[in-house]
Amino acid sequence: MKTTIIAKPLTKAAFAPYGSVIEPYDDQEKCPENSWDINRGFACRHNAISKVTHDGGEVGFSIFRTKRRDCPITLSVMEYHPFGTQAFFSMNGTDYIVVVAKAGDAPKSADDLEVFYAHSHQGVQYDANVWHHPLLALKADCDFLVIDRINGEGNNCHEFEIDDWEVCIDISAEQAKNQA
Ligand SMILES: NC(=O)N[C@@H](O)C(=O)O
Ligand code: NI
Repeated sequence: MKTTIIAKPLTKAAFAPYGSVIEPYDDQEKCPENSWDINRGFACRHNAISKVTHDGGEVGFSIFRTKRRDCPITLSVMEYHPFGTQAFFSMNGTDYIVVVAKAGDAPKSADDLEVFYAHSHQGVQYDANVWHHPLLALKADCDFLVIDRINGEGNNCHEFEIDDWEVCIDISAEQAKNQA
């Protein structure tokens, strides 16, 4: 039975159970402890939007040269990384889709998934152990800057196949915002 999931706006509050959204502090969050002028006033540092965690190994920058996904997007696998966070940033202006499920037991059905629409200026960081689908870049092949644990011991990528789940992702509402 096909399940349609409507992609939600990616906000820090909505994504908090899964990790963090990497974008500047908004007016409510912006306060002297969080952000201050630097570079003789030519920049404002929005400090510590998120933090990287890793168990063993090191933290490194990688680039995922990613092929676009054509709609309708079909989901194939969910995965999690037990030994650290994983952050993604679109390097050339491509929006992307984030599919997540709470850390813990593998998702049992599409009802356990949440789908967010990430505009190209938004980065995401998954907390360790959070289930997520591999990158889903929209409209164009895209390079993503990835910050995560590298050169560590143990298997840091556990997968769970969902290629037979008939999930349809509806991104129309969020894409309409790009046209507005
Ligand atoms: N497997 C791998 O390195 N990529 C995934 O972790 C992903 O989240 O894209
Ligand atoms: Ni991952």
